[in-house]
Amino acid sequence: MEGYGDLSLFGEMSAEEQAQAEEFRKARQSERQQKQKEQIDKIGEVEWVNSLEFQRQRYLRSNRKDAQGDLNFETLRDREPMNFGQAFSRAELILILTSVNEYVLEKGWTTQRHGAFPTRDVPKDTSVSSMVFGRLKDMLFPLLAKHTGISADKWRFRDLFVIGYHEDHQRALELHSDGCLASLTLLMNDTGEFEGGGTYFEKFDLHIKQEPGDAWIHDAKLSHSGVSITRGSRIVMVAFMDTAGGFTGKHIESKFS
Ligand SMILES: O=C(O)CCC(=O)C(=O)O
Ligand SMILES: [Fe+2]
Repeated sequence: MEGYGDLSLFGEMSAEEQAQAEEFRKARQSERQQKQKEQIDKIGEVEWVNSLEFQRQRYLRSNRKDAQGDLNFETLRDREPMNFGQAFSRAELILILTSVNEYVLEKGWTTQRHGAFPTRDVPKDTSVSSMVFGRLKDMLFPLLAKHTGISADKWRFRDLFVIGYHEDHQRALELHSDGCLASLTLLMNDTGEFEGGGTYFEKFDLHIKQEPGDAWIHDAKLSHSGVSITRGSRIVMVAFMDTAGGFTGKHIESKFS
């Protein structure tokens, strides 16, 4: 399909199939517009623009060419991960790690929390959980709002856990995407305690090596992996964030805060 410009997007489809696909796309678009119009008629323009449904749709479509003109935010959708800055000081990281260690000594690491992609991790229901949740919520949700157009009060934690990669146990996490809207990766221990590691993003062929405490946020649907460590241990806090009523409607922060 070389030389057909945008049409090459349709891959191996025949001209007839391409026309059908285009027709289908237009029908879906007009159906969506019709539904939006009904919503606006029902609740009014201001309420519609503030609604979760509108904000989610706008964000999920914000990587599309036809959405660019409508956007007044720099979208995270389909874009390179962003460093949202330092979420925890060194002293706080030590406090959290101590609490995670206590938890692990008592209950051990879990290995089956994420079905298809088992990780060696602990849920964050430790003695510092409310500090962790409070800080992340106050810091990340307003920044997520800035980069997604979804208001801060609509965000929830779907999950939050700590992964312990270790040279003798789990060294890496294979390529996957996360089942939420946005994900946090935050290195907790010193970079001198391991070799290798970091997070790899396939789309950009980008290998990020975090500094302890920095909150790295990425579009959850980007394919990424935990790069293998070759020595020591790498301890990472991961949070899966989504809107209230997102894909499953489930969220967890009420258990902890
Ligand atoms: O180890 C990392 O940097 C990535 C972890 C991750 O992607 C996950 O737990 O879903
Ligand atoms: Fe992930």
